[in-house]
Amino acid sequence: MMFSLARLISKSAGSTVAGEAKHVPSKLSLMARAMSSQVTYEFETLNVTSPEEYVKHVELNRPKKMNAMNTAFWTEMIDCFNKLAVDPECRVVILSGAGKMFTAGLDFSDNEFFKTLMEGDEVSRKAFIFRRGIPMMQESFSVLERCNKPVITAMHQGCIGAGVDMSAAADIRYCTDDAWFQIKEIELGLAADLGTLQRFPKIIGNDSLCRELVYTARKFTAEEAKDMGFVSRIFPDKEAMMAATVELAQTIASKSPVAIQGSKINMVYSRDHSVPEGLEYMATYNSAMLQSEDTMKAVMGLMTKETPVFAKL
Ligand SMILES: CCC/C=C/C=C/C(=O)SCCNC(=O)CCNC(=O)[C@H](O)C(C)(C)COP(=O)(O)OP(=O)(O)OC[C@H]1O[C@@H](n2cnc3c(N)ncnc32)[C@H](O)[C@@H]1OP(=O)(O)O
Repeated sequence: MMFSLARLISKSAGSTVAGEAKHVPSKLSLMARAMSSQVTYEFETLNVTSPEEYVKHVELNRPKKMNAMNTAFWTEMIDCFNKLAVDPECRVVILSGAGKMFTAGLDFSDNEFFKTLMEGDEVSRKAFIFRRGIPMMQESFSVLERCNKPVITAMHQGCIGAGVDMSAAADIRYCTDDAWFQIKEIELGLAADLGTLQRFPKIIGNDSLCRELVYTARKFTAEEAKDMGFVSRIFPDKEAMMAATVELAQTIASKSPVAIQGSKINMVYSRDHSVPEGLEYMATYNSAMLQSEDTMKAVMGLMTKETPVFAKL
């Protein structure tokens, strides 16, 4: 078993280098192709398209409800990002919202959701229900982080409550000039529990400001979001933002997927570990990945000034 697996992997090593005339697809790439043709993205609350090669666009798709997050949404996010994570046709993901705004956060009108949360009348039994339900909802955003492909959120107008939790789990955040953000959970009488309190302070690197925004639930503007480092670019309107986001995604998709995914894996790991632990993890990781055919192709590309073509991953 070990032997045949090793053979399969070693056979997969021979593929295209820039300018190479012939490319014999390996068993592994044929398997990947077969897998990708099976990936379908059909959801009630999400619309998934491919604006460019290797770029997937996930659009929150409940515009009439301001993309509020209902029961279907929580499970579809997990399903969608778990598929994107292994889809060889996907190297980078754009996440945006259809209609008037990015998202109004938790769906207040989702009776199914609230009924599930309120089931039972005995406190410890109810607590067990919450204890199972909250990690599931957290997972709906943690999948953005666990999906090794970079996720770029492109936000316009309101990004409220769970919208901040969600975008904080992404790699890169862009927004429009009219965007506004609100860590609103305090106003609902609860502590934000889907990642904002864990990820947001590390992103903005300003503990005092973070606590101010959490404790007051005051709205903050696009400009403030950029000043604090929550978003990296602001655009005059959604059209300009989406054009720039697709361009950024294309640039990322043109790079070695081994290098891009390896960088994300190691940045996520290092955020949650000490520098020596991060370096240790990196050394182990690259002891395998430095042997990637992508490294050779990338270096050859630099030397020959030809654009390298990387195999699917
Ligand atoms: C264990 C739980 C963990 C999860 C915690 C999550 C917490 C959070 O997400 S806190 C944030 C919750 N969200 C809100 O407080 C936003 C509430 N909505 C608004 O403030 C306004 O609607 C908004 C500013 C988003 C838009 O205002 P606008 O005047 O432009 O439009 P509206 O007429 O108010 O809304 C249009 C339709 O959208 C529906 N809608 C808006 N937000 C929600 C929502 N959160 N849930 C469900 N539906 C929402 C609104 O009802 C209108 O629908 P319709 O009446 O059918 O036209």
